[in-house]
Amino acid sequence: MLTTLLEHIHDPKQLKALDTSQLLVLATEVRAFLVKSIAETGGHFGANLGVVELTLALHRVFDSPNDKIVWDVGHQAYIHKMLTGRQGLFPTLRQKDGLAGFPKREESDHDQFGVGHASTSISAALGMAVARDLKHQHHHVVAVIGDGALTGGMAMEALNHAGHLGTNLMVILNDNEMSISENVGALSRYLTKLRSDPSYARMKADVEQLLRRVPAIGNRLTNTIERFKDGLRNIVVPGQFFEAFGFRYLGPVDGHNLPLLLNTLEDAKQLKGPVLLHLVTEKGKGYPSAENAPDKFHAWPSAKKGDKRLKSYSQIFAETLSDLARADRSIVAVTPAMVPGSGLTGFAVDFPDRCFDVGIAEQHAATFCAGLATQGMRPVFAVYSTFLQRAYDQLIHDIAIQNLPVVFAVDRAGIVGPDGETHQGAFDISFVRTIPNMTVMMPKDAIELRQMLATAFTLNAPVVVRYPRGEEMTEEPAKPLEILEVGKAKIEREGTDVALLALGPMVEIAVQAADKLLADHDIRAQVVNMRFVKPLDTECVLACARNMPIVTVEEAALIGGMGAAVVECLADAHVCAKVQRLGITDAFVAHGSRGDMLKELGLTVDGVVQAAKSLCRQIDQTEAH
Ligand SMILES: Cc1ncc(C[n+]2csc(CCOP(=O)(O)OP(=O)(O)O)c2C)c(N)n1
Ligand SMILES: CC(=O)[C@@H](O)[C@H](O)COP(=O)(O)O
Ligand SMILES: [Mg+2]
Repeated sequence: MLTTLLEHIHDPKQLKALDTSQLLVLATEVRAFLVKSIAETGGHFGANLGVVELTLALHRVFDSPNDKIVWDVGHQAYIHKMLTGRQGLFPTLRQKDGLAGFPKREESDHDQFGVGHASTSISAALGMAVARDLKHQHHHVVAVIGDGALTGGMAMEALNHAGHLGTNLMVILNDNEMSISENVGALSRYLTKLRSDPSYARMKADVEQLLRRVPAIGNRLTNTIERFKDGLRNIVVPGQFFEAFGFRYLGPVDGHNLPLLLNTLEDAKQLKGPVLLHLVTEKGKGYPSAENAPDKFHAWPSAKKGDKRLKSYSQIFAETLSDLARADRSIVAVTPAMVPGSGLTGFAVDFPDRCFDVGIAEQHAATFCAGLATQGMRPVFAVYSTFLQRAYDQLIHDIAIQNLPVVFAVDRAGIVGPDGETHQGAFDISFVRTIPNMTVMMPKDAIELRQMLATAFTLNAPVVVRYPRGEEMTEEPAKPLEILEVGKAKIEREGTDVALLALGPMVEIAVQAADKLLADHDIRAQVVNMRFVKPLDTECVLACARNMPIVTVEEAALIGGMGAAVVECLADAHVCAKVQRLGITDAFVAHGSRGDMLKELGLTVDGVVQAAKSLCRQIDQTEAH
C-alpha cells in the first residue's frame, strides 16, 4: 500500500529531517488531505489552503512548542493541527467531542492561545514575549495575522505597544486581500499598493543597493549617514506604516514559494526587535473553485436547500430590511466584515450607499451607528451575538446613555454549533438586559422576525432583535407588517397545570412538549411566547405564577437570561412560585452540531417534558403532605 509522507508526521520536529523537495511533496499531500477531509466534515476551507506553505515553513524553521506560534482567528490552523499529531482526528472535526475547529490550549501544547475571534494574536504574542523576557528565556514568539484581522482595532493597539516595547517579536501578515468577503478599508488599500506596485519593489531594491554602497566612516558622519538612510527609506521603501509603529518591515514575499519562505524566515529569525513579515498568499490556493470565489469557499459550502421556502433567519432579516429601507430612506445597514454571513449581500447591491462594511471593527461599528443616529438616520447594526461582545462599552456609553435609536440585528443568538465556545451566542441577553433604555426581543419564527424588525423602527430608542443560526419555513409576509405591542407576551396554548414560558425557537419546542405532556401524562401546559425579554410582560408572568409552576425555556445563559428576568419579576412582586429554568448553564458550550448541543443542555421536547413533569410531581407531593 502506498503511504504518504504526511501519514508519518506526528511531530513537527520531523520536518527538520526533510529536504526542500520533500517539503514540496508534503505541501501537495497536505492540500489533498485538506480538500478530502473538509469535503466530508465541512469546516473552514479557503484560509487553510492559503497557508499550507507558511505552516510547513513555520514548523520547519521554528521549534514548536518551545517557540510560540500564535494564530489569529484560528480558522486557518488546520494544517498546524495536522502537523502536530492530530491528523487522525480530522474525521471528527467540529463534531461533539471531536477535534475543535480552532486552536485550543487544552487540545495540544502546540496551541499556544485559544482563539476564534479576530485581531487578538499580536496582543497575546506580545504578552508571551514580555513574559519570556521577564523570565530570562530566549525562545521565539510569532503571531500570524490575516489582512482582515489586521483591520481590527486591537491589532493596532498591539502594534503600537509592541513598537514601544521593542522586544523580539515576529508578526507575519498573511495578506490574501480577503476577509470573509473582499477586505475593505484604507489599510487594505495600502497593502494593495505595497503588493502590486512594481515600482515599489524596484525602488526598494535600488535604494537598498545604494545604501549598501554608502561608506560608514567616523561616528558623527555615520550618524548623519544613518539619518540620511532612514530618510531615504521613509521616502521610497515600502512598509513605512509598519516602520512608523517601530517594526522592521520585510516583504512583500510570495507566501506560496516554499524555498523563499524558508530562507526568509531563517533570516528574519536572526533579527532583533519587532519584525513584520508581509506575505502575499491566495485564499483557496490549489482548489480552482475556491481560488475563483474565495468568499464562497471561506467555509466549505453547505448543501443546497431542497425546499425553496426554507430560508436562514439572516436572509429573512435582510430581505425585510430591504423592504423597510425602500420605504424609509433613513435606514442604513452597518456590518463588521460580515456581509454574506448576515445575509446582506443583496442589500449591499440594492443600497450600495446605505450599506457599510466597516471591517473587523465591532467597536467602531457601534459608535459609527451612534453617530448616524444623532443625525436622524436609522442605523441597523447587523452583528453576530458573539461579536457584539466586543462593543459593550459602546453599547452603554455611546448608544444607550444617549438613548439613540440604533437597531441591533443580533444574529447567531443561542447555540451556533460547530464553531463552539468562542462563537456561541450565549451572553447577549444577560449583557444587554442590564442596560437602561434597551428593548430586547426574540422572534419565534420568520413572521415574527419581520414583525419585530418593523416594530423596532417604531421605537425611538436602542432595540435588540436577536435571532438564531438556522433556517425557517417562510411564506410571503402579509403587508403591511403587523407592529407588535412592546412588552406583550403571547399565549400560544392555554393550560392550568404548568406554564412553559419560552423564547424564540424554544416556543415551538414548548408547544410540542405541551402536546406530549397532555398525551402521555395528562398534564395541561400553558405555553407562553415571551417575545420580549425587556420590557418583560410582568402581568403575564405574575398571572402564570399565581396559578401554576413555571418552566422557562431559552437559548441563552441562565445567569441574567429571560428566566432570570422572570425570577426577578416574582421577587420584586413578592410572589412565591416554583420555577425551573432551562437554558445555558454556567459553563461554556463546546463545538458540536446545534442539535447535539441543545440536547446536552436539555433544550429539547423531552428536556422540557422532564422539567415540567418533575415540577408538577414536586407540587403533588407538597400538597399530599
Ligand atoms: C471579532 C471578530 N469579528 C468577525 C469575525 C468573523 N471572521 C472570521 S474570519 C474573518 C475574516 C478574517 O480575514 P483574515 O484575517 O484576512 O483571514 P483570512 O480568512 O483571509 O485568512 C472574519 C471577519 C471574527 N472571527 N471575529
Ligand atoms: C471564523 C469565523 O468567525 C467565521 O468564519 C464563522 O465561523 C462564521 O460562522 P457562520 O458559519 O455562522 O457564518
Ligand atoms: Mg485575509
